Amino acid sequence: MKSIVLAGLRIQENEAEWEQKLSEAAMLCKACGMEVKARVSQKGQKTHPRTLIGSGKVAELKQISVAEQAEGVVFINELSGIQLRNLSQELALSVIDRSALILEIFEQRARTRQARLQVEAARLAYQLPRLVLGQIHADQQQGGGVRNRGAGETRLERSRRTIEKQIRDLHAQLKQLQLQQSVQSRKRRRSGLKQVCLIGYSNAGKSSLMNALLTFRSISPTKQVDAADQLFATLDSATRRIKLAGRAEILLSDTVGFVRDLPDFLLDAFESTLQEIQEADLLLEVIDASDPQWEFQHEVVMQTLRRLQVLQLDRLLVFNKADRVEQWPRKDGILISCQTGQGLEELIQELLLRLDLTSLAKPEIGDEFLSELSYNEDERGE
Ligand SMILES: Nc1nc2c(ncn2[C@@H]2O[C@H](COP(=O)(O)OP(=O)(O)OP(=O)(O)O)[C@@H](O)[C@H]2O)c(=O)[nH]1
Ligand SMILES: [Mg+2]
Repeated sequence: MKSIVLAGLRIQENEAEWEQKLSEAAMLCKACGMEVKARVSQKGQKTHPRTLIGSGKVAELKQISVAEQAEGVVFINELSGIQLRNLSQELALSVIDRSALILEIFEQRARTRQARLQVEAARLAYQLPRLVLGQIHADQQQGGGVRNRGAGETRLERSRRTIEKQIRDLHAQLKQLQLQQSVQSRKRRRSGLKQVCLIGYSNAGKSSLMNALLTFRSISPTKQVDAADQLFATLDSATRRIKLAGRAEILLSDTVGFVRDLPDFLLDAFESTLQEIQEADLLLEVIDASDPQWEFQHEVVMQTLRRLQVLQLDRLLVFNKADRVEQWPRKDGILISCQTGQGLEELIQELLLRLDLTSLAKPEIGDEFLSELSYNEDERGE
C-alpha cells in the first residue's frame, strides 16, 4: 500500500459535508491501493491560482508529509495544470487530484478492450487542458525570452493536436465496438426479453443483487459477477439472463456505479458502457439503506441520470442491506437484503408486474413435474 496524505481546500461545505467528502475520498484512495496517513484541510474564501491552498498551508502539508513518510499527496479538489506542477515541485512528491485518483482506479480495473479504450480516452481528455498550462509555465522558466516561449507554444500546440488526434482515434474505435454491440443488442431485442439495468451509487450492492437473482431460482449458481466492499468494484458491464418465475425471463445488466462529482470526461468516455442504461426497459436503482448518506447518494444518482438524459425511463427503487437497518423510512420502493434473501420474492413479483410478464410467470401444466424430474435426475447422477 502506498502511503499518502489527503489534502483539500474547503470553501462552501459545512463541517459535516466536508467530513463526508474526506471519508469518501479516503475510500477512493483505498480502492486505489493507497493508505491515508493524514488529512490536511484549509478553510478559505478563495482558491490560490498557483497552489490552490496558501503558501503557509503548503509548508505545513510538506512537514506532515515528511513526518508521515508519505509517498504522495491526493487533493480532493480539482487542480489545474499549473497547480499540479507547482505543488509537486514544492512538496517534492507526486501530487494528484480527485479526477486523477478516479482515473487511476478505473485504469487498474479496466479488463475488457472497451473499458481500456474508454479509460485511455478519459486519461487523454484529462491531460489535455492541464498539459497546456503546465508546459507553458515550464517553458517560461527555462528560456525566459519571448522567442523561446513562442517555440515552446508551437511545441505545445503540436502535442495538443497529437493528443486530440489520439482521442479522436480512440473514439472511432469505440464507435466501432458500439456498432458491434448494437448488433448484439438487436439480437437480444429479437429474443423478446425485457432488459433491466442495475444502477446506483458505488458499493450499494448492484453486483450482489445480480448474484442473488442469478441464484434465487436456479439450483446451481452460475455466471456470478464480482462483488466487493470497495468503490468502483465493477467497471465492465455484464449482462445475464435471469429466470424470474415460470417462463418469465429477463436480461439483467450490471453497470459501473456512480459517485458524487463524477468528472464529465469520465462520463463521456464511458458513454458506450452506459448505452446499456439508455436501452433498458426498466432501471433498477439499488440504494444502500444502511448508509446514513443514502438520500444524498440517491440525489447523485438522479443528477447522473439527468446528465445521461434517461430520466424518462421507468425506474424501480430497491433499498438494500435490510439486514443492517432498524427503521425503514420509505414506502415507494422495496426493501431487500442480498445477504439474507429478504424481499427478493417481493422484488420479483414487482418486476413481473412492471414488465408485464405475469402471464408467463405461471407454471405451465407439467412444469413443476418436469423440474422435479430433472432435480431427481440430478440427484441420481451424484
Ligand atoms: N450487510 C449487507 N451487505 C451487503 C448486502 N448486499 C451487498 N452487500 C455488501 O456491500 C458491498 C458492495 O457490494 P457490491 O455488490 O460489490 O456493490 P456494487 O453496487 O456492485 O458496487 P460497485 O461495483 O463498486 O459500484 C459488498 O461488500 C457486499 O458484500 C446486504 O444485503 N447486506
Ligand atoms: Mg458492482
